[in-house]
Amino acid sequence: MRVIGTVGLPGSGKGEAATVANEEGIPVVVMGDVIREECRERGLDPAEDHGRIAGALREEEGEDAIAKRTVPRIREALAESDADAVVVDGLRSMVELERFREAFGDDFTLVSIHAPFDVRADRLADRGRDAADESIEALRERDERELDLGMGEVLEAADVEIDNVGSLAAFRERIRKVLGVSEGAVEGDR
Ligand SMILES: Nc1ncnc2c1ncn2[C@@H]1O[C@H](COP(=O)(O)OP(=O)(O)OP(=O)(O)O)[C@@H](O)[C@H]1O
Repeated sequence: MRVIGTVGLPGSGKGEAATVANEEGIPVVVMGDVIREECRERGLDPAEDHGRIAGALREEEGEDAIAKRTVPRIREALAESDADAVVVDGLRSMVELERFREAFGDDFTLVSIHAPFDVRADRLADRGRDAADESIEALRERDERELDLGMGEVLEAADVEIDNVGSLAAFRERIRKVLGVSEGAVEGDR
């Protein structure tokens, strides 16, 4: 059994890594879904209240609130799936990393995804999912918010580092290797 956490600044390629996992039949647990569910339970709109509820959960239940609520979701995903692995998208702070290391021990692998600011800005502009994707200023603010939450330290604590500066095909192949589903997967490449 393997639990593979991904961490990366906005536009680095986490969503793309999750897509590769899904294509390979590996379930993906998105930490943000915990917050979206909590919004719905409180009768709030996830699109509007996501940030506020994430903060409220941490205040009410501790800095590791979201990780704690994610752990059972990971176990469920593993139990329901034929795959022997699960990807967890959305780590942001060291306390969250500690919670996962505590829950899964050596079965937990942290993968950090890196790309320079300008590369991420260009890719997000191409993605164009929402207005924030088009704005350099919005990306700067998102970066700052993530780093304020402690993401810098988490990026440095990774077991595997991926530089996503080449082609999409090369990145996707690198992800398949980390997931252990690449035809050319090398034992110990983690
Ligand atoms: N190597 C690459 N070459 C070209 N495009 C890429 C590459 N890697 C990722 N992309 C594209 O860049 C965009 C941003 O990547 P992705 O959505 O995976 O980022 P993310 O880390 O999930 O960001 P966010 O946290 O904002 O959701 C996507 O449209 C993705 O397809």
